[in-house]
Amino acid sequence: MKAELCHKGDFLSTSRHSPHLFESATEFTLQNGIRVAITGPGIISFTPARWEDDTKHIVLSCGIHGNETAPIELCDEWVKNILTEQVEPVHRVLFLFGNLPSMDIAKRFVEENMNRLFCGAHSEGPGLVNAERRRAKQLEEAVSEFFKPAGALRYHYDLHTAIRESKNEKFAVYPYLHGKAHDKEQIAFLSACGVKTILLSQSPTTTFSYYSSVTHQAHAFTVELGKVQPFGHNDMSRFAAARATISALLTQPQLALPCAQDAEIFTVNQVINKQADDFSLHFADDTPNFTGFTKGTLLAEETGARYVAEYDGEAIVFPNANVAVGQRALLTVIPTELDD
Ligand SMILES: O=C(O)CCC(=O)N[C@@H](CCC(=O)O)C(=O)O
Ligand SMILES: [Zn+2]
Repeated sequence: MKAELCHKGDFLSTSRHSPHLFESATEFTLQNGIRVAITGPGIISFTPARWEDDTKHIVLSCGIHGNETAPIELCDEWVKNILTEQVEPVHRVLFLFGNLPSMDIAKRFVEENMNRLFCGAHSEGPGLVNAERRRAKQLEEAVSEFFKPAGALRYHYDLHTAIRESKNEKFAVYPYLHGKAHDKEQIAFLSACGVKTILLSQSPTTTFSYYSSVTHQAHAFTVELGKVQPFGHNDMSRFAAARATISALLTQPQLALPCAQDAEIFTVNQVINKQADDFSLHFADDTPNFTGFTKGTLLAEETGARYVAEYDGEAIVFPNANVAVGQRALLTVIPTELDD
């Protein structure tokens, strides 16, 4: 298995098609001294031979939604290049390919949206009743294990693509920090990745990035790199900046980044959760993310509630009337500035 993996680097493909091969943990060392640990299908970490206090501990997750293929293709390429020793990370890095069964059916999820199942939500209510709940728990444990020996330099970029077009094609959700200051270096890093729009979340959630942020004090983000496309249909030139900057993050001891003067910052104004089956959106299905509305415009309604724009220019993000009752159906955002 080791020889085959190091020859072709087919970790993702093996995880998807022969997951049983990775059911028990495997560790081995590459010829360049990098230690490889596989603790389950789609869960692989790389540790340089020697690491110091200034070594970064980086989690790159993708495919938490199985049809968001561009980040999966990017991570597949990094893992292949590291296994075949074409790329040598100088920091510790954990790659997580989240929802392997939903990749096979080209759907966001099989039974339940995995990105609402973190922070222990997987075990609440009915408990660990489906594969997505069990996987969310396994991914949390993988992150906890990975960050255990880590110093302060913890990072988690949870890579996604959005369902619809977006006026601001690439953007990141900065999880709620409970009063801690937002990190300008991280904004600069994201900007260098081509992600120049940042949404500051104002409340706890049960997303993967919030989990790493609140539980492990990691610099953590949900990063939206573009629009959902089937495997093989992504225009990879649109990801060139993200690919180059994340590659540099993995392989350079320190990144020299210009201050992000060009980042556009929004704060979340409304988190609208669907409460009734008749929840409906009051704008066209093809309305792009970040479309703004004038104050007073009816954005959505359902039995017992009407949701209107509270500010001129209040913009919609992630509208989705087809979510389960109780889940987020719409975010609205308004421009803001970063705290000093
Ligand atoms: O385009 C959409 O509607 C969803 C894209 C997506 O999966 N976004 C993440 C955002 C998570 C966060 O708020 O941090 C999600 O909905 O899980
Ligand atoms: Zn997603």
